[in-house]
Amino acid sequence: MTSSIDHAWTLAKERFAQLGIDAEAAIKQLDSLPVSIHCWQGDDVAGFENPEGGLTGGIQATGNYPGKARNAQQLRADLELAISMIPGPNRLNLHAIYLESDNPVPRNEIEPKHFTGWVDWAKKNKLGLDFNPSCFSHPMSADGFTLSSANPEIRQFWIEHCQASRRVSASFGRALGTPSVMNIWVPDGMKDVTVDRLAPRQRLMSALDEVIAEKFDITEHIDAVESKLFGIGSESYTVGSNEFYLGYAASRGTALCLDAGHFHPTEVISDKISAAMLYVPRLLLHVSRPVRWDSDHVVLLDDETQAIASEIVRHNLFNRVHIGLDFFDASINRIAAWVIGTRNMKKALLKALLEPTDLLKKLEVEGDYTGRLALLEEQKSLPWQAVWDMYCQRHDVPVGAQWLDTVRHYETSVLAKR
Ligand SMILES: C[C@H](O)[C@H](O)[C@@H](O)C(=O)CO
Ligand SMILES: [Mn+2]
Repeated sequence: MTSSIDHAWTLAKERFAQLGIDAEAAIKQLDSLPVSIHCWQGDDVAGFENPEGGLTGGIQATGNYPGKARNAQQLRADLELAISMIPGPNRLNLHAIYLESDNPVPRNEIEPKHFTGWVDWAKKNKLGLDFNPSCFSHPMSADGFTLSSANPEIRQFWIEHCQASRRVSASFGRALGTPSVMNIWVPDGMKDVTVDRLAPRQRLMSALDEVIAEKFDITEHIDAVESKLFGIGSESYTVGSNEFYLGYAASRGTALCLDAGHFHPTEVISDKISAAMLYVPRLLLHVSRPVRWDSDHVVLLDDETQAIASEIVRHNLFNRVHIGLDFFDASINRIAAWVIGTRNMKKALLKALLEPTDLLKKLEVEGDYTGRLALLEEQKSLPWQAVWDMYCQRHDVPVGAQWLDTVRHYETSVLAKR
């Protein structure tokens, strides 16, 4: 018997075919686009190094929803549940503070052996791993500076942490056969009017050069650098600004990380993709949702998420853009947060793949902006959701909001007992 999902899919396929769009090909392409799910939504960026220590570096996870993961086993179990409700390929993005060790490990001495639990788990769950040095929530970052610190001891400590992190990252790539994208974000900045804005940037530049000096094969490890506009406590000056890192990535050939929450409220990263791609080899995206500031709300299927996905698809940037997520909301069920945000990112990619881009470009070139606007608006109500449902069905993950029942059951049977 044909189910309503099969029936809707057949009709949707026909409808898209009338516009010259191959819905089957769109699904196939979506299957080649992994989304890197960030581990830190699961425990409010606490990590396992010093979970009771405060979150510093100008970022905040607000909310007090019960049941957060307290150790690697819990975090992995939560992630497994989330991933079972997200269709298609995924990766896991780890921060260095999620290491596993019986004894305290100084951050500048982390090694691949501290992450074998994650690598084994990633293998079992067919996930690639990405990585991040953690240059925050540590006594050596207490005065607000890390790689750009004027104190040579502090600077050296963070250089060594980032160097050690690259070795961990490359070990992930080797073990899993897919390059680990390692993103460097440092919180360095000043709360108030800053007199010497140059010297910290000079120090950051040469520290980063030391960090990336060791060569790794691109099949194992990719460096990325992430800019920011401001943080809590560094409102007036951020050493690693957009201009700083755009120049750094372009001149050193690293990837540039664009975080949707790291710009002025009226700026959007969707508009930066095509510009930055002319100068840098690769982009890493931290898809997030800033609400008035870098609040890291869960990603919605909103205009900006759609615009980001459309930029990747319209310019065929599949091999040069790495899609990662970066939100941490502690006010709602954390597993639901992963599921909602990741499914939305994938829905946006699917919608972009179902767009009659050639036709739209033709209208644009011909100056038919009326036709362009009319088609762009009409396509919003095309039956993409029937294609999404089929995609979920084929991946054996819940269609529609049924996944919420599973999350609620897990909440009462597992999370409530933590
Ligand atoms: C955990 C942080 O969100 C992350 O490392 C960084 O990407 C960031 O966006 C800081 O604002
Ligand atoms: Mn980010």
